[in-house]
Amino acid sequence: MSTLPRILVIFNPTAGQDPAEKVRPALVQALDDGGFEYEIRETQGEGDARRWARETECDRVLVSGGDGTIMEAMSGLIENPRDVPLAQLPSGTANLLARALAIPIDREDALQLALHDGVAVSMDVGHLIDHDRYFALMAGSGWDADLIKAADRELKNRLGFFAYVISGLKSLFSLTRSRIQLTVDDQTFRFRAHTVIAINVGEIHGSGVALGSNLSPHDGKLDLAIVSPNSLAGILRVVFRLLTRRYDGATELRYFKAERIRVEAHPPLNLEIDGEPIGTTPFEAHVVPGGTQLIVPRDYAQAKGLLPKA
Ligand SMILES: Nc1ncnc2c1ncn2[C@@H]1O[C@H](COP(=O)(O)OP(=O)(O)OP(=O)(O)O)[C@@H](O)[C@H]1O
Repeated sequence: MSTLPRILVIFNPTAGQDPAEKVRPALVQALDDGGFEYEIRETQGEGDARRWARETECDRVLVSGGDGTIMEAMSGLIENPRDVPLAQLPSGTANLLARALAIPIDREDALQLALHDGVAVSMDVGHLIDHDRYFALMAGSGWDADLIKAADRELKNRLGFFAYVISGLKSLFSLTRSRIQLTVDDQTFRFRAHTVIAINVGEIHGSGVALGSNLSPHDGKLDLAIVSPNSLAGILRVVFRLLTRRYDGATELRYFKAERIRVEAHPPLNLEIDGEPIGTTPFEAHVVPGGTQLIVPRDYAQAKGLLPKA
C-alpha cells in the first residue's frame, strides 16, 4: 500500500499574473512524477475552496492561488473534523503568507517543498467573529484596507505587486484619524488613530521586514498595532521606525498583545482580511491557538522551535 498522501489540489485559474495554462502543466507533472494519487479542482469563484477543503477526505490539500484562495481553503480545513495540512503553490500577486513562512515563490521549488520536503506544523489563526471568517496574516482597518481596496483586479493584472505600492502611496495622502474605542481582552481604551491592525503573521521570515517586534503566529496571541500620526511628517516618522525596526517608545505607533480584541471607529474605517476588502469597522477578532496545520520548510520549523525534540 502507498504511504504517499492523497492530495486534493485546489486550483484558482485567475490568481496572479501567470496564465493557468502555464501553472497547471507544471503542477500535473510534479504530481505525476511523484506518483501521487490526486484530484485537481478548479475554483469558479468565492466559496469553492472553502467548501472543498471542509469536505475533503484527502490527506493533504495543495492550494495553487494567492493569499485569498489559500485563506479560503484554510478556513475550510479548520472546519474539517480531520487534521489535514495545507501546502501551497504560491501563484498570487503578493503571496504574503508564503513569504512569511519562507515558502519559495519559484514554482519548482514550491512544488518540491509542498510534495516532498516540507513538514507539517501548527499555526495560530485569527477569527473575525461577526463575519465568521478566519485570517492567517491580519485583519486590519484603516490604511492597509484603503490600499487593498484601491488595488483592484485590473490594476493587479497590469502592475502585479506594484499595484499595492502605488495604491499604498496614494492612500497615505488621504489618511484621516477616527475616534477609536478599543477593547483588548477586558480593558477598554479610547484614542484617535487612522489604522488599527490585528496581526497574526507580521514578519517576512529571514528578511528583516516586520510590522513589530516579537510577532509570532505560534504564541497563542494576536498582536495589535495602532498607528495614529496626524500629519505627513508623523506618517513618515512611523514608516522610518518600521524600516529601521525601532518599534517601541513612540505614541504614534503602539502595540498590544491579546487573545480577543474589538475595534469601533467613528467615522468607520475600511476593513480588510488577509488582503481582501471586507466592509468597514466595527470588528471583533479572537485567536484560535494552533488552529491550522501548514506545510513549511524544515528550516523555518526548526528556527521557530516547532519540531519535536530529537
Ligand atoms: N474561476 C474564477 N474566476 C474568477 N474569480 C475567481 C475564480 N476562482 C476564484 N476566484 C476569486 O479569486 C479570488 C482570490 O484570488 P487570490 O487572492 O487567490 O489571487 P490574487 O488576487 O491574484 O492574489 P493576491 O491575494 O496575492 O493579490 C477570490 O475572491 C475568488 O473568489
